[in-house]
Amino acid sequence: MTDLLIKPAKLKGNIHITPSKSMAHRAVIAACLAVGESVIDNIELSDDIIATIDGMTAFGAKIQIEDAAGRKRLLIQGVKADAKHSDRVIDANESGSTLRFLIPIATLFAGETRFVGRGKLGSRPLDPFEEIFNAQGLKFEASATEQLDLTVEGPLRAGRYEMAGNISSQFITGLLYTLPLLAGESVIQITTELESIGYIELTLDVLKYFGIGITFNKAERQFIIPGQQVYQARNYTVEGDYSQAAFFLSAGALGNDVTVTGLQADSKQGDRGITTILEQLNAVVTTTDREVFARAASEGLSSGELTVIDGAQVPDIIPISALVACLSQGRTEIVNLSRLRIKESDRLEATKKELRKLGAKIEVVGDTLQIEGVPSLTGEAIVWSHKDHRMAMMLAIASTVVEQDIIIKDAEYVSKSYPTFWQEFESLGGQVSEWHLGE
Ligand SMILES: O=C(O)C1=C[C@@H](OP(=O)(O)O)[C@@H](O)[C@H](O)C1
Ligand SMILES: C=C(OP(=O)(O)O)C(=O)O
Repeated sequence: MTDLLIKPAKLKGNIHITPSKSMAHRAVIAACLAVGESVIDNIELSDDIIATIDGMTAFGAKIQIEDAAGRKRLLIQGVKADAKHSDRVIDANESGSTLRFLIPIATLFAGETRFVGRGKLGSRPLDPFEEIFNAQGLKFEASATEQLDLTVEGPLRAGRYEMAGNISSQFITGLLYTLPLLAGESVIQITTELESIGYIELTLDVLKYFGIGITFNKAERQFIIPGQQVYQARNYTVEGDYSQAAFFLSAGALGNDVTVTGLQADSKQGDRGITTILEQLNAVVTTTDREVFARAASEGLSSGELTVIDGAQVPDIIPISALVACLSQGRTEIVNLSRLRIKESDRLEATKKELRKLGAKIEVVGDTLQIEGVPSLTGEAIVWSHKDHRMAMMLAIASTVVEQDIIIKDAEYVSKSYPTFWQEFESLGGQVSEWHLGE
């Protein structure tokens, strides 16, 4: 385990943001399902993306990693879903996206697929899939152990699927990748509010790029999926990650002189919503076609009498948004946060717990964070990532506004999505050194 001592220091400089994990997952999977060669350019080999690469390789895709002009790209020979019988084991590590995208895809390939994983992945929900597999009499055998150990076997049938849209959008994405390859037409009817909808739209966008057409009736919350479709091999460049940029844009709003490059101004990523959230807290966000940066308005960050922030569509940027709200004068309520409890940690409790250690006035009330802004943060020295990459990165940014040294326990968990985060943080002036808490 790696614990890091961080001395108070302001960040200054430009950061070329890491490629989008969500878009990389989608492009790699689509390319692997397309017979022929695709090139996926601008890839970050995070733990989660490696899990997806390994998973698709287990189905028979050939993936070569290349260094090209300081970036990584993948040369992919896709594979036709075939009846050639072979069992396989896929280590999803801690990646919920990998697991939930690949479970339905596994049913396209004859034989059993055993998924294993670690950390909280074994306790994150899979019920929507279990119900579908059971209803179709298909194998869906999960071990009773805490660690993920699940064996599935197809084939899924084309037809009507009903699914909740407020547990995880990833279940829907997994079906959207799989059903177009079946013989007949399918319909997915969402039976609740549809949350994390930006990720669904990302899925539809990437599928369309790779030749798969799906009709999404947003008002009816229904997807119409023609069968017998064929993925087309394509070259694709992954754009910069707004979920990761959120940490550095928020740092800018908190008084750090940081500018982010590599983001698409017209990105379809849902976490571009960080710019709206920061503006709600009285920051000024500047977006050009080359860079994005945020600064507090001259009168300082403020949520006024009360600012309400809706987290239903942007769960990943809530921990960092909560940090900014804790330093914004006035009251902030961040609502619709139930899904934060089923990520790599219970992010609702973890965010409250760690920010309160640093002197923030923050409460969890139901599925809401209630925050009273304070002028500055100071408090306990030891904070914990809860072994969650987004908590570790939020606490790193918190260190730039805390008036004392802090130690972040289990700081290495950033590798799940951003293995170069600490090098980037230091390159911007972060004062980081290893610390041994001895636990
Ligand atoms: O589809 C995706 O790429 C993701 C969907 C989101 O999950 P939920 O849909 O479960 O909110 C998000 O938390 C996750 O980091 C990535
Ligand atoms: C929850 C996340 O990813 P996943 O669901 O893919 O594990 C995340 O990146 O914050």
